[in-house]
Amino acid sequence: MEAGGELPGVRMAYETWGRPAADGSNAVLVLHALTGDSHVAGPAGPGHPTPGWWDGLIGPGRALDTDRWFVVAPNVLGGCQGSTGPSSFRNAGGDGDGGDGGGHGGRGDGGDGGGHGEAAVQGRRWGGSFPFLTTRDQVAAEARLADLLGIQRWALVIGGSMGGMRALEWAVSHPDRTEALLLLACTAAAGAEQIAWAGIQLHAIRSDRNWHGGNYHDAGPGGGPYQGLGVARRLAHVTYRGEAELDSRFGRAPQGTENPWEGGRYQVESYLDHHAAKLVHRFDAGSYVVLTEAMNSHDIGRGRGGTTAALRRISARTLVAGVESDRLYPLSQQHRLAASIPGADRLRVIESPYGHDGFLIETAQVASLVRELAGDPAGR
Ligand SMILES: CC(=O)SCCNC(=O)CCNC(=O)[C@H](O)C(C)(C)COP(=O)(O)OP(=O)(O)OC[C@H]1O[C@@H](n2cnc3c(N)ncnc32)[C@H](O)[C@@H]1OP(=O)(O)O
Ligand SMILES: N[C@@H](CCO)C(=O)O
Repeated sequence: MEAGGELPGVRMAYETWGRPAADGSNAVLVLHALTGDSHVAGPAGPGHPTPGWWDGLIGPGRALDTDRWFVVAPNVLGGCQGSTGPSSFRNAGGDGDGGDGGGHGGRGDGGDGGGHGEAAVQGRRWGGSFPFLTTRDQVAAEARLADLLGIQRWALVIGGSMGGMRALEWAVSHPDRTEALLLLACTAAAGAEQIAWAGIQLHAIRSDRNWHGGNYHDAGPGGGPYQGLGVARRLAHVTYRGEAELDSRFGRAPQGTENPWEGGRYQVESYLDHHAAKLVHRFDAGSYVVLTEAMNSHDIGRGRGGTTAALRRISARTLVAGVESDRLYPLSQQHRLAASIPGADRLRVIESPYGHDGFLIETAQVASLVRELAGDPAGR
C-alpha cells in the first residue's frame, strides 16, 4: 500500500452488464461513492436489498446502452460489499481467495455476513489491523482487476464523489488506459472542510464504546459501533443534501404527534434517524472509517509536482460536472478541475436542489452527460 502496509490475497467483487467487444474497445468503468456498491443497475435481489443506485443509466437504449457497452462496476477496496475490507478474514490463502469472509459487518441480517462458525474456520477478520488505504491503492486494485478481465483500456471511466476521486486517479495514473472521463461532484484534493466533516464522523465512530479499536466484528449481535456509525451518517447526510431542500421539505414541523419540547423529534431529525438506521443495517463501520480516511488522503498532486501538474497529465476526453446546490463538494472545486484538465473546457452544472446527492438523484442529467461524452454509436 502507498502508506507501507500490506494486503495479501485481495478479493475484488464486481458486476458487469453487456458484452465485451472482440477488440476490447467498449469497456466502461463505473465507480461508486462512499456507501455505494457494485450494483449500479438492476432490481433488488439476493445480496442487493435495493435496486441499482443508477438504475436508469444502464440497459438497452439507455445512456450506457448494453447493446453497445460492456460496463464494469467494482466494489471499492476497503469496502464491505464483497471486496476485501476490514470485515474480511485476514488469513489470505495462496490462491488469492482467502482474503474475504464475505461479511459486511453491518447490524442487519439481510447481507452475506459470515457467522462465528465461519470465523472459527477461516480465522480472524482484519478489523482494526486493516492497513491504511489511499485512493491510489484503491485504483491499483481496480487496475489489477482490469488486467484480469483483459481490459487494456477503458472507453469511459465515470465516478461521482468518492467514485470521482478514483476516476480522476485512473486518468492521472493510467492516462493510456483512460480514453474518456466523466467526473461528477468531486475534487482534486480533499479540502479542509471536507476533512473536518469527515474527521467528526471518524470521532463519532471511534468514540462508540463498541468500537474496540476496530476489532468488534466477532462481538456477536448488537456488538458493533452502531451508535457511532449512526451519528456519523446523520451528520454526513446533512452535508449530502441542500439547505433549501431540507427547509422546504421539513421546515420546523414536528414528526407526527411528537412534541420536540417534550423529548419528541422534529421531522428532519426523524428523517436523519431513518437514514442512520438504514446505513447501520447495511454497512460496516470499519469500512466506513477506512474509506473515509482514504477520501481524506485524496490529493491528486501528492508527489506529482502539485495539483495542476498532475491534472495536466490527463489525456482523456473529459467532462467535469458539479451539482449547483452541493455544499460538500462545492462547484468551485469542479471549476478548478475543468480549468486544469486539458480540453475539459467549461464546467457542466447539474441543476438540482438536492445538494451533493444530486449526482445520485438527477440520473437524467447524468445520462445526458454520458451521451455527450460517449457520443452517438453511429458516429463512432
Ligand atoms: C453511490 C451510492 O452512494 S450508492 C448507495 C445509495 N446511496 C445511499 O444509500 C446514500 C444515502 N441515501 C441517500 O443519499 C438518498 O436516500 C438517495 C440519494 C439514495 C435517494 O435520495 P431521495 O430519493 O431524495 O431520498 P430521501 O433522502 O428523500 O430519503 C427517502 C427516505 O426517507 C424517508 N423519510 C422521509 N421523511 C421522513 C421522516 N420525516 N421520517 C423518517 N423517514 C423519512 C422516506 O420514507 C424514504 O425512506 P426509504 O428510502 O426507506 O424508502
Ligand atoms: N450518499 C452518498 C454520498 C457520498 O457521495 C453515499 O452514501 O455514498
